[in-house]
Amino acid sequence: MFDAVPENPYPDGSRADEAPVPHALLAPVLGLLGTWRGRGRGEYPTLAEDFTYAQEVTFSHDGRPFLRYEARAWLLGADDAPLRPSARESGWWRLQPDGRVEALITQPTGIAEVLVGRADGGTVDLATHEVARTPTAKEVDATRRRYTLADDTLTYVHDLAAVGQVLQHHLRAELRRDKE
Ligand code: HEM
Repeated sequence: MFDAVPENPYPDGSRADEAPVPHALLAPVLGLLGTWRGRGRGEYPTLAEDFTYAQEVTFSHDGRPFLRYEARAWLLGADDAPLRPSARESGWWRLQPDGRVEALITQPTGIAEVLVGRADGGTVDLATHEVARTPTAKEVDATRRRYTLADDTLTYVHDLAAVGQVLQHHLRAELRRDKE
């Protein structure tokens, strides 16, 4: 007989002032907790045109010293109307006692990134440590992601080294925290 288990007693939290109590090592990234939405622009030398996108990003935690990270983007047309789903990724940001961050991020395009960097004073700067690719994934060699939190706006720039190109600008976006 199947012995049913009640609902998970350890749900994620996405607010610093609610349960679960955030782990002390999350201090440099507490401002990121929650769901963020906004618009960005992207480009790459191999692409015929620049593009505009909207994105929703969520950071949450379960009381341990790592963030759960999830991001979904969709392309926008000239009139701001949604065109199609675009990049999505999810992963874990592991906070270390000295402010170092180790991140693991996977994408449905067959890319798994391990990044290392630092979090302090409202900024997080992550750069590729290793990239693993499924056999059919595009050739992605490295990324660098810099997040800045100021005046309730989360801004990030994302550089990409892929398909034979050196590390250079791919994305920039500004996100605002979801009000509820
Ligand atoms: C907000 C997140 C992102 C958005 C909106 C975005 C958008 C795009 C778009 C619109 C293209 C053109 C091809 C297409 O129409 O799908 C593209 C190409 C590409 N993107 Fe991104 N991207 C994002 C994040 C990423 C990330 C995280 C990576 C790698 C880790 C990445 C790597 C690439 C690569 C390798 C190409 C193909 C370039 C080529 O083959 O010429 N992108 N991206």
